[in-house]
Amino acid sequence: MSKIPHSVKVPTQYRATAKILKQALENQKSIKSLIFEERHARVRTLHAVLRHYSDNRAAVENAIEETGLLKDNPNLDQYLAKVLVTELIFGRKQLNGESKPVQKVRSYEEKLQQAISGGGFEKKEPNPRYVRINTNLFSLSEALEYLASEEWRRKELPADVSYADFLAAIKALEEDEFMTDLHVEGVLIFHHKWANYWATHDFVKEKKFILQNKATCLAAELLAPPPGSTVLDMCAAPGMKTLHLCNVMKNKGRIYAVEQSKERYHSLCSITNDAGCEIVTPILDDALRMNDERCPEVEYILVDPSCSGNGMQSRINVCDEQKDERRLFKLAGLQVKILSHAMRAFPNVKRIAYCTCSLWKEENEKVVQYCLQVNPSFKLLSCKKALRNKWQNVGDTELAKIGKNCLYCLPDSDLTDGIFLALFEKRRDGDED
Ligand SMILES: C[S@@+](CC[C@H](N)C(=O)[O-])C[C@H]1O[C@@H](n2cnc3c(N)ncnc32)[C@H](O)[C@@H]1O
Repeated sequence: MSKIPHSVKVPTQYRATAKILKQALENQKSIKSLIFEERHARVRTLHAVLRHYSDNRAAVENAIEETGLLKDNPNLDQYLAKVLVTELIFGRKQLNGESKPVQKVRSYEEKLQQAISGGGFEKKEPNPRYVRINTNLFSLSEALEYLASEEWRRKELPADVSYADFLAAIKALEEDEFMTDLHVEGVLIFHHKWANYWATHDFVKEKKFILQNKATCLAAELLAPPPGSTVLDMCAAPGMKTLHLCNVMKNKGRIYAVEQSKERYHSLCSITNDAGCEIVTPILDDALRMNDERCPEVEYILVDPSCSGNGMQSRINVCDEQKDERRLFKLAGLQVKILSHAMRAFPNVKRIAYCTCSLWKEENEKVVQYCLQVNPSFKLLSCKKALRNKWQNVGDTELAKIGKNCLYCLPDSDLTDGIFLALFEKRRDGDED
């Protein structure tokens, strides 16, 4: 009896990725939880393809449409096609195996490339890898010495470099080079190719180096509590900014770090402990229950509340994010409560930094505007001035006196995560704006 050859199967990796994409698009499920639930495929490669798709979605969709790949091949599953085109053009630039869908997409490679360059699409390069030195355990000079011994080349810029030239230098970083940041001491900048290298580096495991996006470091940088001062971090877990505050204060003074979620409180305790913080008092409670009795003599406050988080670059978006007005309204209500509480409950407070990883005005400028209206004893300081004017993106300037003083970090222009920041100062008697 002659055997009928079985058709060659599509590799599990591609099938699993296409399944996740389908579920995310059709059922509006989160990519993060779908990846977490995946049992059969290698998560890292699956994640990489979905990230490439998220970064280059318009180009992939356009190329599939322009070349007629799906129209001419009605049996080709549309989600598998998206995955294969992404991998072939923006990912590893090759496809595994000889299954029919793989062969088909391969045969369109030239047309797909033409459609992408003809449409003016360019591959979106990921933002650089930021690595912060934890000065509790490792000094800047020790870190620079270590990098030199590993043959990393330091790219140095003139002291008076403009912000535009600084960003251009980051974009032009060679793979064996690194730079130090223009705004935040102890932040090192590497080519994005090294993201995984640093994620698994021993010094990161030992907490000498902290993987922290530069944007999130601006909160402690702008609040700038001096060594020896007393600080309240109202929404502290997992503790990245608590640790940075501790570094800014040279591990001298006191930081009350409050977190209401039990699970996240444990992460806060272990991160600050492993990272050598000697001045942090973690508190498991609601920040709204803190006052001058529980946290005496507080002078500086960081308010980094829960938010929609749409500025985070680690998020993979496979469709346009819909604005969820009800959720934003709820979040803004909680943000106003916490920020207003910070302004009212601590008689010795001098400065407050407010930040979110949201790019929605409702959680940002609007919260700031409302809190200033009901707490007139505070005024805004200009974040841009605090960064020696070496910054570009501010808030909505239509909100007079508010927008221009707030600061945005935007992924495409600042090469960081998307973050909003505002800095308040308690007025002294007779203080004008
Ligand atoms: C954006 S995260 C903070 C990130 C943190 N600052 C860091 O840099 O690692 C917000 C945190 O605030 C906590 N949180 C929200 N509302 C709170 C409240 N009323 N009291 C205490 N913690 C709160 C959340 O559980 C969450 O862990």
